[in-house]
Amino acid sequence: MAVYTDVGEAELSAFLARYDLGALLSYKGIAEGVENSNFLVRTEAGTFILTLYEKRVNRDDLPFFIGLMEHLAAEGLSCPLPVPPREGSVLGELAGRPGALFTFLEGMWTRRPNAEQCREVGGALAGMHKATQGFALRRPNALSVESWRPLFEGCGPRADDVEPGLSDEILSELGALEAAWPSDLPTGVLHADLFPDNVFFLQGRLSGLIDFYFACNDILAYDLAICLCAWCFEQDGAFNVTKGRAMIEGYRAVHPLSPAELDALPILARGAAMRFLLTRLYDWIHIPDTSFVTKKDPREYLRKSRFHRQVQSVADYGVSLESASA
Ligand SMILES: Nc1ncnc2c1ncn2[C@@H]1O[C@H](COP(=O)(O)OP(=O)(O)OP(=O)(O)O)[C@@H](O)[C@H]1O
Ligand SMILES: N[C@@H](CCO)C(=O)O
Repeated sequence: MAVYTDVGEAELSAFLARYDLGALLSYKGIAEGVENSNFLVRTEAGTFILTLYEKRVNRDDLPFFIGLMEHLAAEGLSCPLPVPPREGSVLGELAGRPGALFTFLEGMWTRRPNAEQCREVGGALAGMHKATQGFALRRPNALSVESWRPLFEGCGPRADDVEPGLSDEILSELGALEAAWPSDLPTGVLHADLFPDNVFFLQGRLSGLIDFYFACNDILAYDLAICLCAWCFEQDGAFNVTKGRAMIEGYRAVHPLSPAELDALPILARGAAMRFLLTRLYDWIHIPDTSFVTKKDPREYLRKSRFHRQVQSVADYGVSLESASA
């Protein structure tokens, strides 16, 4: 569960006194999530989410994340909106942590997405890419290609405990990715972690996106590659081409993908698989088994990395290059 910081009723009431939201009625910690502490807070004015930023989030990045959510909401995208206090910054301090209050988003995430949901996610991702074209703040991707080797080195010698031969396999793939990583594709603001647990659906339709705390500037099509990894594989590890096609078509219905971007999807997907393999491996090795955080299995992303390595072209994801130039 992710409630790292305890919050007492008196200090929460004092925090809420900065807002025009009436009295505190109830609050409880939210078990889901890994990075930050989240609380469901009910006041006389309604239901809100209180997020306290834990140590893996850099305080200097908070204006980017909060500004991004404000920008997206102003552009009509459904995402949590920071609630402004009567005066001062939306960023406050509670229990020794920076924190902010957000509007509550109705909906639930889906554990077994279908092709139609993949299409909607593709469209929502493209909508975010379009909506952020006028967003002025910048945050370089701290988890892009040049960071993967140091991240792997930070895992130390224990990768082979996860799977024999894993170190050599990662080193070989890192070399290939560093040599082939594209440098001339369109860039913009990425969500960079648009997994199923960060997308809400209500009555079968996508109702909003949450968790913008990996958002950054990078190659736009890399964000789509992350989503292909996170949404289009079945429980048995097989890639579902119908879901891949739906997601890419959903994206292209809202925002164009050039032939060069489509052509690069296989290498970008290999990079996406490597990024999540490495962050999961790092946590697998460094977070003690006694911690209450549920560690995610790095081998899931090793299997996805192997799949993307044997992909011949974007046609293996369900779309053709010809359709891009048509
Ligand atoms: N604005 C919101 N409206 C409704 N529920 C929310 C909202 N923000 C967060 N939640 C709930 O809190 C949970 C954790 O939020 P979030 O994914 O942002 O946390 P995190 O610790 O940053 O997670 P992660 O490990 O995915 O990075 C979500 O799964 C959701 O149930
Ligand atoms: N989505 C990430 C967790 C961090 O948000 C993963 O599944 O590894």
